[in-house]
Amino acid sequence: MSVRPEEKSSALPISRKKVTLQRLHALAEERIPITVITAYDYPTGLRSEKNDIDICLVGDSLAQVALGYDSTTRLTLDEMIHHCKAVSRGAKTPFLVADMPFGTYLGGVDATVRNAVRLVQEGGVEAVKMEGGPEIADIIARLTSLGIPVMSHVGLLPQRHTALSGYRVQGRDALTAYSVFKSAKVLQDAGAFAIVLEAIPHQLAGFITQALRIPTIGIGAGPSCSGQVLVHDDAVGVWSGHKAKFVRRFAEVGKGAGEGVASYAAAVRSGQFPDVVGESYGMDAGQWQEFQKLVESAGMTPDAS
Ligand SMILES: Nc1nc(=O)c2c([nH]1)NC[C@@H]1CN(c3ccc(C(=O)N[C@@H](CCC(=O)O)C(=O)O)cc3)CN21
Ligand SMILES: CC(C)C(=O)C(=O)O
Repeated sequence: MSVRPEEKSSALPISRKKVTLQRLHALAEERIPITVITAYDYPTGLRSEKNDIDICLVGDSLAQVALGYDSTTRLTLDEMIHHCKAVSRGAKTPFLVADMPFGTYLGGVDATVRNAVRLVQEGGVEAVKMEGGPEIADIIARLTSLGIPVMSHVGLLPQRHTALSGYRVQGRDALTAYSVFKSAKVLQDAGAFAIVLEAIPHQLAGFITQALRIPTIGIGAGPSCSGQVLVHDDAVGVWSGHKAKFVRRFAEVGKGAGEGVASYAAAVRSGQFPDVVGESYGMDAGQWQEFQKLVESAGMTPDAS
């Protein structure tokens, strides 16, 4: 008889396997939707770790959602790295991707490589994401060849909201639809490991998904993509700014959190918090007497005035 203790594997939580590029491609192949959510801090990274997220994205939406800027174009590389560090301490199993902030991949191939290396080396991310089409294909090819995987992003490009006159659905007519499709092809051929399709007609997203070998990750691109991404604060109902059509709130955390803060303030103001028994620390009666004697003998009794 074996003297080894019986394995109690069923009693242990099933630890998820590290999500790799190979795993992502296998999911797409098997038509198992890839789950992607953004994270800007440690608790959110941990939440994606614990709740079955395949890809955790430190999106530059953090500019608006976590830092209060009016546009993602305000975010600097140093700020992005600071947040990547926090997320990477929590999200170990999901594949970790960071947006390259506006301007950090526009200064030529060498400067882009240096910036991407900082995100990997200092930020602790595994891959980078970049908004744009054929005009950045050479940069994607270079990073990919150097071992930094790139996720591309076409359709609505928030970093170009000024040039595009706002946040608008893209590819709604035949010609622009064709141009989005062509971009996606070129980016795949440049070596992108996946592609975000943002705010394009669902028919076009389905067509692109069928036509490509790499997974498509949709946001406002319908159900036919290989996966879906949402901004974390949109998904859990924290973001109180504009709600795009593609956002579904899967929780109302912001409402609950607001009510909590209001109740706390009211309880402090009314003297109802904290409770002396359950929420304060006591002192042995003898020690308290000793303390009072010490104060008296030192002549340090409180002013009566
Ligand atoms: N909270 C949040 N969620 C996001 O998805 C997000 C950000 N912030 N910040 C960065 C970008 C900006 N994004 C946006 C912002 C606005 C729309 C928007 O208003 N879309 C219109 C489309 C109107 C049309 O063309 O017909 C909409 O009503 O959905 C879409 C994406 C996506 N990203
Ligand atoms: C919503 C995703 C795709 C994004 O780019 C971001 O969070 O910035």
